[in-house]
Amino acid sequence: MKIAVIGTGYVGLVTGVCLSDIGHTVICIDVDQEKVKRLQSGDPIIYEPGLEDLMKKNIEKSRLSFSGNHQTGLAGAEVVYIAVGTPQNHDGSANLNYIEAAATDIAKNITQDTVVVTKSTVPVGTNQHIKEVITVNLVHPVKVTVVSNPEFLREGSAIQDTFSGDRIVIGTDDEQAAYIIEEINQPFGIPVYKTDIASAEMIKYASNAFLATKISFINEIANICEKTGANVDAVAAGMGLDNRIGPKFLSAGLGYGGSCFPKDTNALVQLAGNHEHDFKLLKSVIEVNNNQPLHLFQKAKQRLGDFKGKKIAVLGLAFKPNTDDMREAPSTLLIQQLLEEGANVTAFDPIAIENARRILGDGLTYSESIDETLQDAEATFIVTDWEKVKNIDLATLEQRMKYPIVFDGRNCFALEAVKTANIEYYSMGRSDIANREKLAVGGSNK
Ligand SMILES: NC(=O)C1=CN([C@@H]2O[C@H](COP(=O)(O)OP(=O)(O)OC[C@H]3O[C@@H](n4cnc5c(N)ncnc54)[C@H](O)[C@@H]3O)[C@@H](O)[C@H]2O)C=CC1
Ligand SMILES: O=C(O)[C@H]1O[C@H](OP(=O)(O)OP(=O)(O)OC[C@H]2O[C@@H](n3ccc(=O)[nH]c3=O)[C@H](O)[C@@H]2O)[C@H](O)[C@@H](O)[C@@H]1O
Repeated sequence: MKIAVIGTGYVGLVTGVCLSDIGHTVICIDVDQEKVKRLQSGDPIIYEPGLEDLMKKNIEKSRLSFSGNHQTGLAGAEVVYIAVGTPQNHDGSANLNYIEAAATDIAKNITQDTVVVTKSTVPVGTNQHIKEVITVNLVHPVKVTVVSNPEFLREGSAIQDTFSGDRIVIGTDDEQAAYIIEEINQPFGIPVYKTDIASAEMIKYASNAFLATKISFINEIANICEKTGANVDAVAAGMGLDNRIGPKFLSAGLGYGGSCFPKDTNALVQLAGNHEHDFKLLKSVIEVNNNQPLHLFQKAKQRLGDFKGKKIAVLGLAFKPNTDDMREAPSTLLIQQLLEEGANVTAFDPIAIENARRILGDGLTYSESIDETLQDAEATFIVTDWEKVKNIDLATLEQRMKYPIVFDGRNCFALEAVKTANIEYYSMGRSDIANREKLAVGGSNK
């Protein structure tokens, strides 16, 4: 099948690469000409495990190409995927400007009957709107069918998720179009769920909102555990044994970040509001999430008194491990707060520094070395649970830091291990481990 993909971000690029790998001829189009040049040279730009090799393999086999021109890119395409961004407007609603532009680009350049597949996350009703925009702007008298095919991949495991996802949702009112999209995806061997367009659009938002709810729920339980002496990790493990609940998405921590949960939860609240429904539950989920990084910050402030002039180490910048994506990363809020209170921040991340610098600027020191970051620090915040961070030898914290106080926002270490180490340790939803009898109380700390 000859396929064009509009937008080469995380979703468009991964979709294009994987569809080419299962044998389709794919051309990925982007308006960013610089990006297109780099993609043509085999540089995936984003960090995603396995992506670069798969991309190069399919470019070499002439199944995958890139274009900065819609006319060239859309010529002869039987199926066109839309994978452009749907960022957040000021009021929280989804910004559909890129979607409308892509729809117009399609209308002006297709010369044969086309199935248009929306991968981007869009509010209910958008596919209908896409169809209208295309119909109004069509240059050639061809038939266009729209299909909602929401994407469920996660950053950091996008390739794996595409090849072995739980389901492929196909929303359309056209049986033939549904059949074409099912056939395209057939080599993945993933169960297909067919439904109407509006329900497919809602499945995406409802899924992200539900996962976000699980995270905020366990974070609230963690906050109560801290007050009552229970251990949230034990609580989550015990809850997860119930098949109806399941063990996933019950890791307490600094809350969810990333390019999707924050914007999609806000968009769903807005969508509900547009239909006179006050989505109180989801509003609370968002509120709990916004407070979570500050909860750890307050704990640290209470312990240290103030941050003025203190070297504070931050381990992890990306919103989660295995990605360089800094969008809505909890590290941002925490670091901004630390800087505001006069801390000298040094932050470690193995791959997100370039993106972090664009958001956080040069008011802090960036490092790709954990040892360097910890050196002489008066407190350490663990923000992203990179394997490298989880594998830190606890003795290093004592050896490198001026005074080894750790505020672990991702519960990276077992309390039993911490008890045997000479560190003072505060985590999420678990008992504090002061170990002070083992430690000489540090000069600048209370
Ligand atoms: N990032 C993720 O993990 C996931 C994202 N999604 C959804 O997929 C959509 C895309 O997300 P990302 O890939 O993260 O976006 P992104 O922002 O990384 O990439 C979008 C790309 O589209 C290009 N673009 C914009 N307008 C264009 C046009 N008219 N023609 C050609 N190219 C155009 C931009 O230059 C950019 O390269 C969003 O709706 C998002 O909510 C869904 C599941 C996972
Ligand atoms: O729509 C999207 O963009 C995607 O959003 C999420 O994927 P992603 O944001 O890449 O990452 P997740 O692994 O879901 O993690 C999101 C955030 O939640 C946090 N999280 C996750 C799980 C958990 O138990 N606790 C927790 O705090 C992570 O640290 C991270 O900040 C969904 O998992 C994907 O299915 C969806 O396609």
